[in-house]
Amino acid sequence: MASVYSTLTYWLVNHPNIANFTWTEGETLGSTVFFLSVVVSIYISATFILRNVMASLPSLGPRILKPITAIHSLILCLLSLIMAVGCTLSITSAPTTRFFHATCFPVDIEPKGPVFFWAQVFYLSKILEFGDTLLIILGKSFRRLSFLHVYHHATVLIMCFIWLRTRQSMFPVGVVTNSMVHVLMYGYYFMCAVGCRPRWKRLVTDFQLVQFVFGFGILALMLSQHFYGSGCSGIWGSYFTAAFNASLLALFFNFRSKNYVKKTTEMINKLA
Ligand SMILES: CC(C)(COP(=O)(O)OP(=O)(O)OC[C@H]1O[C@@H](n2cnc3c(N)ncnc32)[C@H](O)[C@@H]1OP(=O)(O)O)[C@@H](O)C(=O)NCCC(=O)NCCSC(=O)CC(=O)O
Repeated sequence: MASVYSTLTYWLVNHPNIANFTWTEGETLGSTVFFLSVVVSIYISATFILRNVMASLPSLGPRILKPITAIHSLILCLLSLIMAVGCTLSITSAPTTRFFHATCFPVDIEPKGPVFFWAQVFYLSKILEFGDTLLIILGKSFRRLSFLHVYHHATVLIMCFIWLRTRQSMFPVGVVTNSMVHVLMYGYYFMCAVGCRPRWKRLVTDFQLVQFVFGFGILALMLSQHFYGSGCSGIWGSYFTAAFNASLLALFFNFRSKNYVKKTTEMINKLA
């Protein structure tokens, strides 16, 4: 057990590429406002154009689409697991780190080291998640190309960029919780793609909702340290995250009530 822990800690925290990582604006991959604007603009316009083009074309058959979808989901499921473990170990194994440090960086923190490395991987993984939208469009599953989906995929990238740029204090907890939820979510998508649809879809949605509520708990903890302590880094980044969290909470409540609560009520009414 101890050797598994030390091996993981070496490869996910202490490896020189991770331990010596520095996020430098203009040098690190994807670290400019220009890059972010181009990527988000391409995502939104390509989604809009491809959706209209595909409306008049036949969908890609399931024999081609399902294996690609399965591989894409499996990659994101495994990557999410690695990010969750890597970021957790980075938080817990740092000599100066306590839980409170993971929710409140000192105001003069340098964007260096393992926690920033995992935030960068998390940021880039959100570009890989754009593949979800492409798969939905190619399969002409337009019902699933909802406002929630496109808004989430575009805005989450902006949020991750702001996390790195402002050294937002709550991001370590954000990386861990969202990656854990995405292990479950991409596990669910993977199983759907290989033809064994799990019965625990609702659990995935509930965990997504719990992560947003939990985010507000962490925000309260951070704000108390910010206003009654010596201050926390990236307060404006935290406000952006809180606003995004609130919008997702509302959209997911709506999704939940449409997909589960109404269906359950309809079933009860049919049985009565
Ligand atoms: C249970 C959910 C995760 C998914 O709900 P859905 O209604 O979209 O699920 P569903 O049952 O229709 O999905 C199964 C279908 O998705 C296909 N599928 C498989 N892998 C996929 C992938 N990587 N991206 C998109 N679709 C994929 C399967 O082949 C299957 O198709 P077929 O049916 O043809 O067999 C839900 O909680 C949810 O998040 N809904 C919002 C929609 C969304 O876009 N969510 C993801 C981004 S938001 C997010 O990620 C928030 C967060 O950060 O936590």
